Amino acid sequence: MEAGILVPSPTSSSPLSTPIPSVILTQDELKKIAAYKAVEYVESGMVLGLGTGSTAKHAVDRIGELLHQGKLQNIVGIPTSKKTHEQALSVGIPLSDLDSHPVLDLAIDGADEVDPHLNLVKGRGGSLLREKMVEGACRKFVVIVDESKLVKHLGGSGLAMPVEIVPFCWKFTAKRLQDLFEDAGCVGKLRTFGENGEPFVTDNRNYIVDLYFKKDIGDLKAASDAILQLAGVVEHGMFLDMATTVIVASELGITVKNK
Ligand SMILES: O=C(CO)[C@H](O)[C@H](O)COP(=O)(O)O
Repeated sequence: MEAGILVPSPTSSSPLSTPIPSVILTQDELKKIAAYKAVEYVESGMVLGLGTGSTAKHAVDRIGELLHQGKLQNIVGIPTSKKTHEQALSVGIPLSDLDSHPVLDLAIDGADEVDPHLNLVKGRGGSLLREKMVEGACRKFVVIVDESKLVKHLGGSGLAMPVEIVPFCWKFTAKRLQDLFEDAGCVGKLRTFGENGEPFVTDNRNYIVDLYFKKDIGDLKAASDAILQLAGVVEHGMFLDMATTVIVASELGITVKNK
């Protein structure tokens, strides 16, 4: 992996070009800075994977803006969720799907965790399956994060590692997932929403079990394989060896990490 490159803030009028300010930037402003930087990788004629979440939303808005201004042309977007589908249509991005475009030029998406090898945790927004399908079909996958997403080890932040499972006997599958990582003190919780604790249902009509670890889960590839071997599991949120570039926005500027 190449060492990170610190890109000083330029001086024109885009959000990227705002000189390092003396005020503290909000997390959302940092997300926007990373997103705008990623959109610089977009060229006319590209087939683009459009990510999901509050960071990716800025990229989708920016692509729509550039299309509207005529600075980008002939873009085809492949959304990674129903939500992004709606947003992309609302900003005028022509859309298609993986059946029609099985190879994409570039995808831009956020992440929940990024480790030093550019492995990711994704899916706290619930779109991990479509994200993994679309981003796995891209020649280049640019991940956009604010610095709070950087971790030493995936699953070590104390936050959720999402696993999408079929609803059928979900407690059984959740227990088997938890047992798989007993040594790491794993607790699996069904993702719910609302006051009544209704199960969160993904775009693919599945459930999500969020795994929480007390200890390091060790070898990530082994963990991935073990999860995927369980009947009832559809996909997990570890994106191993998929990102080609990670753009990190911090108070100091933008760091671009390349595989
Ligand atoms: O994986 C995702 C959705 O499934 C998101 O990319 C991830 O949760 C990051 O979200 P945000 O940009 O809102 O912090």
